[in-house]
Amino acid sequence: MQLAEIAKALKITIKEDWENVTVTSVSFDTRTLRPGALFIPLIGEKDGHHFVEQAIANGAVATLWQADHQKTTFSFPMLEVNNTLAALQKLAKYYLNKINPRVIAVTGSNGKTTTKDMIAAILATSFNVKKTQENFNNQIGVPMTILNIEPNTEVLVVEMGMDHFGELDHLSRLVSPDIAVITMIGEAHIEFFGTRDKIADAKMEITHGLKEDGVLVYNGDEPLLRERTSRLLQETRTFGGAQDNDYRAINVVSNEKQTGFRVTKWPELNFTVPMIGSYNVKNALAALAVGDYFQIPVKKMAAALSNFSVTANRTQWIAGSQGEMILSDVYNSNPTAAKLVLRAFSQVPTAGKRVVVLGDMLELGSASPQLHASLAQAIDPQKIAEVFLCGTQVKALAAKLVNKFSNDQLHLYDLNHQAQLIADLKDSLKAQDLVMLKGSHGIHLENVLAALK
Ligand SMILES: CC(=O)N[C@H]1[C@@H](OP(=O)(O)OP(=O)(O)OC[C@H]2O[C@@H](n3ccc(=O)[nH]c3=O)[C@H](O)[C@@H]2O)O[C@H](CO)[C@@H](O)[C@@H]1O[C@H](C)C(=O)N[C@@H](C)C(=O)N[C@H](CCC(=O)N[C@@H](CCC[C@@H](N)C(=O)O)C(=O)O)C(=O)O
Ligand SMILES: Nc1ncnc2c1ncn2[C@@H]1O[C@H](COP(=O)(O)OP(=O)(O)OP(=O)(O)O)[C@@H](O)[C@H]1O
Ligand SMILES: C[C@@H](N)C(=O)N[C@H](C)C(=O)O
Repeated sequence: MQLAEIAKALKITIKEDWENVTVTSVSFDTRTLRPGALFIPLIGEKDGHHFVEQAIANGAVATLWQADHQKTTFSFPMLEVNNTLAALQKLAKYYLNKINPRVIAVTGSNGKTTTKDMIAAILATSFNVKKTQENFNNQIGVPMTILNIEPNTEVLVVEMGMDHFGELDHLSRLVSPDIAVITMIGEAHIEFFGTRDKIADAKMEITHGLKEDGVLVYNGDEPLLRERTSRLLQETRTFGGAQDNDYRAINVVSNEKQTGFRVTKWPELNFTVPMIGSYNVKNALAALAVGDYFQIPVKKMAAALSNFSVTANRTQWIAGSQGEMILSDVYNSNPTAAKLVLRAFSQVPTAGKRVVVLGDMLELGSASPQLHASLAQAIDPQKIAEVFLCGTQVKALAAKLVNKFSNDQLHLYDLNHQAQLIADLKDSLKAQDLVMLKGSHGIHLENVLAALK
């Protein structure tokens, strides 16, 4: 795209001799910037404006500049805007309207990334599909996802995260989805909401930009969603285990490698997903509902689900260096997700022992001690041989486990003793053992995973 077009999109004027400068990508970070980029200095803990010269040195051909920052005389194109983040989002909106793909927006307390990957796998059987990469799901990540799609993209599957009211409203109006998906309502980020009711209110914001002829696909087993969708103007389709769902799973069977199920809409067909956990069946049902809306043949959908690959560190089996198998679920954590994956992990057959490593679950507010303690109900000493806890909030869980596990089975480490946790964990693990890792992003259990691989 040329700067003349970018200026038009941003409704600003630029010098005539900049107009034909061609931009081949957009970047907010000099550490990942590619030559030919438009640099967008964002303001976080540091101010991105301090990195403009570095951006140009790394090959950027132009930069935005926020008007409230002191002017600097640079000899390269600088496009002045009122707010660089707002400009990033405005540019993304312009580009999305220009490419004009069908848009599926996915949110929910848990399952966003997995469901996004499943939907993309199903739709890729028939369309040129682009999807959110990694976890780029917020006010910065969504516009960056949009600006990275190719001109021939037919369908965009975009993940939307939030932890405050108003964020999904903004993102939904930015992308104007054809289909909105709400996977479930848990307790993620409840610190900023207080109740699951309010989390459900915030999640429903994803319908604020939904096209009039659009569809909301949601978890019909969640009463908080059912009661909020009755007033929706758009069509709805439900998925879940209860009988009144449009897409209902039955005969769910999970083993250590995959989960099988049937769907009442297609009783003759067996479906599988290459992941453990009954919750992934619900993610698959949401994806099937979207594929069915696009009239993808059901056998094509089943094949796509059976060998799709999920973004790393979501219920992912990885071989350990001592012959153990690691179930990595380290990207993030919250109570509903942690209990579900603990229960799934406890059912996985093994000739060795099962070990769990649990990090703090952050952003749970005043309910944090009770929510951490509640994980004890999913940790059965008959199934789990050893427990390693990392953080401060997990102390409430440790207090519940002390009368179920002996001192050499239950270990507690604070955040700056992860090295000791790794050493003790390595001492304990033997070939054929299974070890599960789960904790909030901020606990960085990926460091433990890296040490075990
Ligand atoms: C603000 C920012 O861009 N931060 C990114 C930056 O982190 P860093 O700590 O370096 O930023 P600073 O604020 O210190 O620097 C300011 C800017 O200067 C740039 N810069 C800095 C140093 C340098 O050498 N060169 C530079 O150009 C810098 O890039 C800043 O722009 O860099 C990190 C590494 O690249 C980025 O990870 C960081 O990006 C932030 C975290 C971000 O939001 N990135 C999005 C693309 C994104 O989607 N990240 C997701 C995580 C999203 C998330 O947390 N989702 C939540 C739900 C949504 C919450 C909602 N409240 C919201 O955040 O909107 C979830 O629960 O899933 C990801 O990568 O996982
Ligand atoms: N439908 C679901 N219900 C409950 N828990 C789920 C569900 N799907 C996934 N999980 C759990 O949540 C973890 C994260 O899955 P995923 O990354 O798909 O969710 P997410 O919503 O993108 O998470 P985050 O917001 O933390 O990025 C999984 O590894 C699993 O433990
Ligand atoms: C970034 C924020 N929304 C988030 O995901 N926080 C989790 C709990 C974390 O960073 O650990």
